[in-house]
This record gives sequence, structure tokens and C-alpha cells, in this order.
Amino acid sequence: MTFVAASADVSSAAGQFESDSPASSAPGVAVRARVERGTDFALDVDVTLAGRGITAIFGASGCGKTTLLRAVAGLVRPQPGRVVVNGDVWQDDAQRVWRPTHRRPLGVVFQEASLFEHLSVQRNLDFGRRRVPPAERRVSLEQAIDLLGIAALLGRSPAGLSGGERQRVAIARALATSPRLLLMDEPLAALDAPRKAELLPYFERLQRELDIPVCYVTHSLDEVARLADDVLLVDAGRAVSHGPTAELMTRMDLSLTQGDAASALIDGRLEAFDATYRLMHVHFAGGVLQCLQAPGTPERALGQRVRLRVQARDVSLTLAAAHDTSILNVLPATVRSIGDDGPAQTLVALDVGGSTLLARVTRKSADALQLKPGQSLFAQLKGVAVLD
Ligand SMILES: Nc1ncnc2c1ncn2[C@@H]1O[C@H](COP(=O)(O)OP(=O)(O)OP(=O)(O)O)[C@@H](O)[C@H]1O
Repeated sequence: MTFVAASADVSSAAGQFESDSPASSAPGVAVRARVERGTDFALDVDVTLAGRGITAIFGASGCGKTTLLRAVAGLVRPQPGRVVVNGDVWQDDAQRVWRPTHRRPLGVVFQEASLFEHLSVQRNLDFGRRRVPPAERRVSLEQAIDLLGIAALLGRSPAGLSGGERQRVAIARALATSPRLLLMDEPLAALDAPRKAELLPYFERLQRELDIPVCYVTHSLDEVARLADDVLLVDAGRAVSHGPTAELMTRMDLSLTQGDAASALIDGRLEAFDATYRLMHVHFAGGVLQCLQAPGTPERALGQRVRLRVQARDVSLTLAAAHDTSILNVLPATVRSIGDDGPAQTLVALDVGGSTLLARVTRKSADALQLKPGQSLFAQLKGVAVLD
């Protein structure tokens, strides 16, 4: 659900008290919020998210992700509630502080880009920016236009833009207000796969070049893997777990390992490039992985950080390392734990030099190999995807 048209929610609360916000020195996005929705649902969280980078807010439909964003934005009023963004207090009942949405320096991007249809792209950008006093402008209009690659669209009317272009304009408009926090509610959900792929690099660039924390609601594990530094898992209105993406994605007790897309993330550095076979040699704590350099992607500098994703279904296990195999990546590993994965399969968590990999193997194979925690074996990686 997107969170447009929220004014009715806050009207009952607005005006009770509004105060200038005191500062608090703690970094991070601290949210303590209880919000009741009808008779059946209550959001009840108390978390401090990272004050930088992208935090994915992930959970099943109806678990309260959008309600959480709305609470942070002040579009609903948590009672009790406390929202502090990198030291800036937006709500604190204990101190009688409540800043209405229009006084919170935040940018919001919805699933459907809600642009002003009667204004050109340029005027859409100007509109948001005018609200920000010059002294508080930290992102220039030129920077926002350049980051989202929309210079050629400025004279156009939103009605003539593609879905991906509209979303880029919406993000640039949000950035042009120099937000201290960006809230994104499934910003790619309305786009088809090629358009999603087109937009992802813009999110990455935005993260690299601007230091604005992002709360990013998504259902997509692919987006979590690709974009998120941290994940907040929400279930039935509660924060179930919160931490670095690579860690949570391999936790067998959490929902991120369920389903076909279960995978592990590995952070490494480009150690060498084999131009003959177009293979990157990526060094990480567990050894060196050889990964194909995708056609059309720019060459990377040696030493550059590379994030890799290895799907559990692409990892097989063997007790002895085979050398006469077409599989390039065979790594020594230790079984950490073995979990159920439906009636016929198991999910095996492996320690590879301190990094965790997941392998999905049939129960029959697990029995044949007599898999057990602590066992040494070899992981064969059939596919390794380079994420950034
Ligand atoms: N205005 C409202 N009045 C009553 N109930 C609401 C209202 N808005 C949301 N809810 C309920 O609150 C719960 C949480 O909704 P929310 O939109 O936050 O979930 P979500 O995790 O974002 O879901 P989705 O992934 O489907 O968008 C749901 O059960 C929803 O039906």
C-alpha cells in the first residue's frame, strides 16, 4: 500500500502541541511508535535504524511497513511516539515535541510518481525546492538533475514520460528539497523488470554521492540484496530483526532465507582481471571467486569493492574437491547449520572463511553426504552475480 492522502490521519492530532525541536546528539533514525489501525492491527516498534545508507523495510503484505513510514513522516501520529533523525527530534511525547509533516526535512517517493501533471519537469523540481530556505539547501538542483540523469527531460510534461522517467523525476524532486531522510515506499514496484534494472544504478549512485539515509520499503529480495546496507524485518506490526543485510539474509531463523531467492552476499575486492576470459578475480575472506564481467559494464579498478550474490540453489556440496569440473569456484567450507526447506530439500549454512554461504540440497543428498554441523567439505558455486 502506498501512503498518499494522509491528511485525515493527522488532522485529529495536529495542533495538540507543536514545538521547536530540541537536538539530540545520537546518530541514527530512532523510531518508537505505536499506531492502531482499525481493530485488528497495531504497529508497535522501537528501533534505531542506521543514520546513513539504505535500510530496507521488509515483510509480508499488511505487516505494517507503510504505516511505519507514515509514522516517521508524521502522516499518522504514533501514540506514544518518538522520532529522532540523526539528532533532530521530530516527535517526542515526553518533551511535548510534535513537528507536522511539512516541517520535517524529508523526501518521499511513492510506488507511483505523484508529479504535478500541469507543470513541466523543471517546474516540478522548482516547486519542492522553493519550500527550502536557501541556508538549508544542501543538494543543488543541478546535482539532483545530474544524479538522476534527467537534464534532457526538464522541458517535458509529466504526461509524456515513461514510468522509469517519472520515477527518476520524482526522486530528483525529493532530493531537491535537501531532505535529511528519504522515505521510499516500493519505488520500483510499478515498473517492469527492464525499467527496474535501469533505475537501480541511480539508487546506488545516490547513495555513493549523497549522504542521506534512506528507509526503503520493498517486497523484493533482489532489491534488498542489491541496494540495502541494513534490513529491518517487520512481521504483524513488530520489528522482528534488524541488522546488516549480509547477516540477516543468511539467518535460517528469519524469513529472508525462505523461498527460491534465498542467497548470500559476499563483500570482496577486485584482485585481478583476466581479460582473455573476461573474468574478475574477487578476493574475500574465504578465498578468491572468479566472476564474469557482464557485457557492457564498465571496467573496474583493481582494489575496488565488489558485492557478490550467490543464490542457495546455485551452490552444491561435495566431500572431495573435483578438479575435472566446469565449475570455476570450489571453496573449502564448514557446515554451520542445516535447516528444513520444504518436504524434500534442506538449506545448509556454510562458513567460508568467516563469510556465510547458503546451499540448497535435496534431503536425499544431505543424507548421502551425512551432513552435520562442523563437517568440512567443499562448496561448488555454479553462479556468482556481481551486484555493484
Ligand atoms: N487507514 C487505515 N484504516 C484501517 N486499517 C488500515 C489503514 N491503513 C492500513 N490499515 C491496515 O493496517 C495494516 C498494515 O498496513 P500497511 O499498509 O502498513 O502494510 P504494508 O506492510 O505496507 O502492506 P503492503 O506490503 O501490502 O503495502 C493492514 O492490515 C492494513 O489493512
